[in-house]
Amino acid sequence: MEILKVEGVNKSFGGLRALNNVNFKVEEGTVHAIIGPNGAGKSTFLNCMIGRLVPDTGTVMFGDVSLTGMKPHQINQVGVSRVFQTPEIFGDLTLLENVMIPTLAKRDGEFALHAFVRVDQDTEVRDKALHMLEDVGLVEKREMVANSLSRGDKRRLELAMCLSQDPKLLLLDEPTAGMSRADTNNTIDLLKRIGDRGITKVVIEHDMHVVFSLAQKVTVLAQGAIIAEGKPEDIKGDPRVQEAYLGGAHL
Ligand SMILES: Nc1ncnc2c1ncn2[C@@H]1O[C@H](COP(=O)(O)OP(=O)(O)OP(=O)(O)O)[C@@H](O)[C@H]1O
Repeated sequence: MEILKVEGVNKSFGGLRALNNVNFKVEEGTVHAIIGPNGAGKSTFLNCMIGRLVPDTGTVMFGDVSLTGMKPHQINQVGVSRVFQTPEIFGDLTLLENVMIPTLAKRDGEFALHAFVRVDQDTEVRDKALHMLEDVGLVEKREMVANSLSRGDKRRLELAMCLSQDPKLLLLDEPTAGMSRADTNNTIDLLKRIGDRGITKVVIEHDMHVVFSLAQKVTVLAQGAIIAEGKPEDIKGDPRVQEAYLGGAHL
């Protein structure tokens, strides 16, 4: 069953057509990667799915819900979370506080956040936040201030914040960018574990090791259009993809 269905999406910036009639479907429970050369339109496409940009034409459906024209926080509330290239965390707060904020927002709605000063007493929220930190391997660091974390740990923290909202669909923009190989492999394992819980994932990724380790399906964007789509092993050998991606070099 499809969890996400994008039809006929176009997006231009002045005279530049960044997305050209994009049609895209994601099957529930799968990991679907989007790859393509620099400037292909990947971030523009992601931003159209999360409400940061509004497509000029076309529709984005999440199950029966139309995301087209919805604000980012509304999209988040219907079950779509995203992890950015630059983690969006509260740098001056502890890791535990960082995860308690979205946990509380998920349980009580955004307007409950003014009561955050009393949330320390809320064992349900605290326990869930601790559980999420444990999931991403950061529970030992729960009292540290988020700004003091390494880049890889900041991204794991953001992932814990997303997971605390029980998303059905997780959109990840280059989840391993800037990480060491060891950190990348840890992140791959972590994302596989999340997959076991049935959370569907769309991953924009440059690192082919990550794509081929995680994805069941790959969509290739070039110059704003989809030029190929299929299983990783088919995409790997597709001459159109090799030509567009890395200028003919082998994937
Ligand atoms: N806000 C904007 N205003 C004008 N042009 C933009 C804007 N955002 C993106 N573009 C242009 O749209 C095209 C697609 O950019 P986009 O960032 O979506 O590509 P990308 O595939 O994510 O690239 P990268 O892999 O380098 O991040 C590029 O030519 C880019 O310069």
